[in-house]
Amino acid sequence: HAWGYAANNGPDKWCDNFPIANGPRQSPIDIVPGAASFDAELKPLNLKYDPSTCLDILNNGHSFQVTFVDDSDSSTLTDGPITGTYRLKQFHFHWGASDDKGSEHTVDGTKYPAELHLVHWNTKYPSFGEAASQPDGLAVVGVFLQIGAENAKLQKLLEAFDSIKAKGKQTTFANFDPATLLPGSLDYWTYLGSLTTPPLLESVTWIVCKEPISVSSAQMAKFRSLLFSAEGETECCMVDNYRPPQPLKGRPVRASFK
Ligand SMILES: C[C@@H](NC(=O)c1ccc(Cl)c(S(N)(=O)=O)c1)c1ccccc1O
Ligand SMILES: [Zn+2]
Repeated sequence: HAWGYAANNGPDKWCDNFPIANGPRQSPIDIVPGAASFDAELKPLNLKYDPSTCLDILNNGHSFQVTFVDDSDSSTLTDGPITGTYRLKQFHFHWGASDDKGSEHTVDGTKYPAELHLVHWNTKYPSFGEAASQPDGLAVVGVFLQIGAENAKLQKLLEAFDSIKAKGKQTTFANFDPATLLPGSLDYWTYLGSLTTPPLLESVTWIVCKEPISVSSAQMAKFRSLLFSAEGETECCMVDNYRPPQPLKGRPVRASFK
């Protein structure tokens, strides 16, 4: 049976089919701000997104994902901790069954109700797939969501959920600017890690923003109305689609801020 987040196929079982699950640079991690070292050489993030490259929104059975046209340098990440140009491929979220859990990274052990991942790939490689197998192939910007005021920028996403409720459903999704989901401050922590989902490839430079964005409890309930299951299958709510923190194994975590 395929991997998932249930007791029989969840994170504790992934090592059966993906032995790298116990590798030296796995993600997510618990970020300990007191142990992070400020690095004055880290540059500010340079995110340039073109809403016209937004393609569609889909339920992939693990999360929902907004995919972008990545055949040109229209939507890119440069600077920050990386060298070169990384293209935006997709963004997706991880969330919990209740507001007290859901993020993948934690901060001093604190879980947030959800976490946004903006996935970019290094244009020194010919494609996302190629890049995903290289140690410097991917760069993911992570943003925590915390319960507070309703976030109007999420509404357009939530309105599409009725069309992608079940696994495999996809619908067109145009002119969405992912920059509207970024927090006011782009202060970040950065470390070398992996995909947090199978195949768990150790190819990700993680860039986790210190400042969360807001989401209301009602909006979180809407996330939880999506299904892991396909049409015609027993309905299974899409919740708790997060991997817990993994061993740091001596990796340095740097901060772009004091
Ligand atoms: C669930 C989904 N995973 C990704 O697409 C994914 C890709 C790259 C990254 Cl870097 C991440 S992450 N979470 O580390 O940011 C997640 C997935 C995986 C395998 C097969 C189908 C499928 O839909
Ligand atoms: Zn993710």
